[in-house]
Amino acid sequence: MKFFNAEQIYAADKFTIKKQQISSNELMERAAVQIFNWLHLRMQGAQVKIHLFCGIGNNGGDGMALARHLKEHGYNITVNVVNYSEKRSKDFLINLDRLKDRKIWPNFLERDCEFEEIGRDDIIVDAIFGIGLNRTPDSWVTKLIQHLNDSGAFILSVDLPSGVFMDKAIENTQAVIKANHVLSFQAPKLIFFLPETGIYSNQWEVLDIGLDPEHLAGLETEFELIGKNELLPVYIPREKFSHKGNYGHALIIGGSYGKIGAVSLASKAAMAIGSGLVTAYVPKCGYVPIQTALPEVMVITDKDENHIQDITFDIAPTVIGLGVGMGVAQETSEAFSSFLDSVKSPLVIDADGLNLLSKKKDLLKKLTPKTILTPHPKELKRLIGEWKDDFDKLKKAKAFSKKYDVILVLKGAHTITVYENHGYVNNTGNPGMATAGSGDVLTGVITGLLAQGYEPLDAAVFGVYLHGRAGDIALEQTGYQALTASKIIEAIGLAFIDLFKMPEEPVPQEESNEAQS
Ligand SMILES: NC(=O)C1=CN([C@@H]2O[C@H](COP(=O)(O)OP(=O)(O)OC[C@H]3O[C@@H](n4cnc5c(N)ncnc54)[C@H](O)[C@@H]3O)[C@@H](O)[C@H]2O)[C@@H](O)CC1
Ligand SMILES: [K+]
Repeated sequence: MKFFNAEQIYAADKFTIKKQQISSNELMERAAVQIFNWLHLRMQGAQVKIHLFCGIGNNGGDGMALARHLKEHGYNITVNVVNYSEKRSKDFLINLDRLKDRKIWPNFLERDCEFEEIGRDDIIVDAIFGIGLNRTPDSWVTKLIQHLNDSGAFILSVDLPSGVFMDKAIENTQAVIKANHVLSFQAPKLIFFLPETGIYSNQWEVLDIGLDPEHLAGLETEFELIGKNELLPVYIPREKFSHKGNYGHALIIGGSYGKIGAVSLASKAAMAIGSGLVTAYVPKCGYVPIQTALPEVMVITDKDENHIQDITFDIAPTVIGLGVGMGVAQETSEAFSSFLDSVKSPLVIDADGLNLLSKKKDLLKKLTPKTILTPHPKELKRLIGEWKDDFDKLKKAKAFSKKYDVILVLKGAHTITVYENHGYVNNTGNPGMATAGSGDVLTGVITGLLAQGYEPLDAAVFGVYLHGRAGDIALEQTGYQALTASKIIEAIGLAFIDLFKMPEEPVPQEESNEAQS
């Protein structure tokens, strides 16, 4: 699913209006009816107090139209116009008149006015700013936003939480609505997935307002949200007459005294994801543990007992995953550097492999084209330097990817895989996966997919998805705290099976057209 920017949404809006021969106000009405249906289905006429706060643009217009439908269905509402500018939009004014026609008189809020009392059990509809926000709200609007946030009431935001920009960082965190739920028109927004802005949208949902699907499908976007629809075409099915040689040979290089488990986890994950053969390359101290723990995995040992000093082997792996538990000893660094001089196979580099690259940036030029790097935020900082905010981070990551021709997997709550100018946002996984070894499993998963012939970018994006999905499936048995890396590996098979499950039938929504009747 694509993430559109504000200009693309406005243009899609215009295109739809022309093609469907409707007025912009009819489109607004659709949006408002969708929100009304959402609320009505859940509230069933309950007399909970609903406070609507509407700006003077089209986001506010949505709120005014919603107010009319709520009133017509007997809800207990108050309507507040947040009068932050004289430039009222045409459709806002139409809906203001329609409210007045029905004898509903909004309160006009201005600088220095008193704000109404809001109870903890009330509901707030936030329609102050939408995608049109282009500067930080004035101090009195900031005060109002604080008042709403402090009320403890449930906040439903229209399109996005007021105060969040579509394409840049928040300047004053006091001037942002903390939404309990966001109803986003047509498509989710990238800001829901970035840590600094995502915290303002506790939950979000998309409402289809019927923007022209063909037009939307033809739009180029920098970022997209990854789900089954994007991945099913990428999936490589198993052929009936295939053998293990068809599914590649993954070599996992890493480990040091006390950190052999990292290689065990990555190797086991590479096996579980379907690699035909897996070999682990470890210092001698890793031989017995891996041979004992993983009968399916072959082991090659370094000349040194405790850490890697010389990465040479006489096998021809299809792909190499390097760095987990490896340490950053001087000898290891030198071995890594000479290994990179001759390596030709696709590479996945994680953990200490990344730290070694950060220490000696020249090594980046030696990487195989489209090497996959899987940094967590600290490793990323060492690689690309400090960033000002999430948007700056993505910009820097893109530039880095282009400069070195690498795929960057930016690990986090919503991992984003960046290649050149594009970002692929993951939507699987859970906080239980913030646990030792879960990154090692991801390295094994991506390496194992590459071994089977997936293109590097597909392997990274698909690997991140399956890893997260396996974590979600494992969570059902373990809960957050007891979710361990090994449990993620055990659930990889179910994550694959889940890929082919049909979506559940939607619950029939008889009310869906009621407001229009
Ligand atoms: N295609 C769509 O997605 C549709 C969008 N609609 C709604 O329209 C919204 C966008 O409406 P608008 O473009 O009118 O913008 P907004 O309603 O977000 O903002 C209103 C206007 O306020 C001004 N402004 C921006 N920042 C300000 C600040 N800090 N202080 C004072 N004034 C400021 C701007 O001129 C802006 O146009 C969407 O978020 C959505 O809610 C719906 O009506 C239906 C169709
Ligand atoms: K809003």
